[in-house]
Amino acid sequence: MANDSGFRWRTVAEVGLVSAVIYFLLGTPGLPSNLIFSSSSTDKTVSTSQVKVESLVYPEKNIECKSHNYDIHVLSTAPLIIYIDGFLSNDESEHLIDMSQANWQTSTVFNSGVETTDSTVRKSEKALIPRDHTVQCIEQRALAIQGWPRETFIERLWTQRYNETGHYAHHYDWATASRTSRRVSTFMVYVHADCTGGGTNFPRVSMPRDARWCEFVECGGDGDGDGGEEGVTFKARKGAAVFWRNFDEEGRGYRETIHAGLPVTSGTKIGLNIWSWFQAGHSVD
Ligand SMILES: O=C(O)CCC(=O)C(=O)O
Ligand SMILES: [Fe+2]
Repeated sequence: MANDSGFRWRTVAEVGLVSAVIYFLLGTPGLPSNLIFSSSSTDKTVSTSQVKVESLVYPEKNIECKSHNYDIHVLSTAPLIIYIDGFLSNDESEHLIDMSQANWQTSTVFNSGVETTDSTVRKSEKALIPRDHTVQCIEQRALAIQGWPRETFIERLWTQRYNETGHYAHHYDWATASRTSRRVSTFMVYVHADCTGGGTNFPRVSMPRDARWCEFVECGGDGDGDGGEEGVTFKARKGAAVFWRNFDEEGRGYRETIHAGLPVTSGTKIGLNIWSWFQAGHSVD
């Protein structure tokens, strides 16, 4: 009897130990497992790998940037979603377009960790932006708006060009996330918007009630976007940005942040991605 009971207790202890190891490996409790190891997103995010860490940047210390005004409109507080009108000046937008010209390459998606092109998911070209003074001031602005969060860094900036029929199907901006590293926020900036279509759609976010929002979001007759799409569609408006947080304070991904770049029906749209990455314990200098 005593032996039987000792054996049971050992088993319980072993199960407990194994569970503790699994708990540790999986990271934050409550974080859906597909947010931890999944590669379901179509965006390039490589866990906590060295490649990722090396791609993080921080504007030069004591950088002097011209003061710049923009208008903030909060659409939602949980998740935090903000429309920032005038995030970029005209000169900054033109500069980003000039710098992109020589660098356009076909945009890729990640499928089970493999980089590939798939125009049914993402049809556009992207360009890596060199980090000159203007660009570092834009990075600085993106950090300042967020309140210079600790252990949080900007990823290298990319522009993205959509010609007619260009689009980006619904997706999240993260592929992996853990307690110690994740893509905490996104700025989707409209650098050039000489187009029809091309808004950014959030099907799980409710339309704001106030008609003044119709300057920034598509207002269809049925109150749910542009008449065809679910949820909210932000207008592509030159210089403006949509900012949102991808995770709550506990590191749980917000399901409301699923979004798409709707097809451009005429003309060209150029966007700028500014992603912020939380990397616990990391410092740039
Ligand atoms: O172009 C857009 O409106 C959205 C782009 C986007 O979601 C992305 O590049 O991750
Ligand atoms: Fe996105």
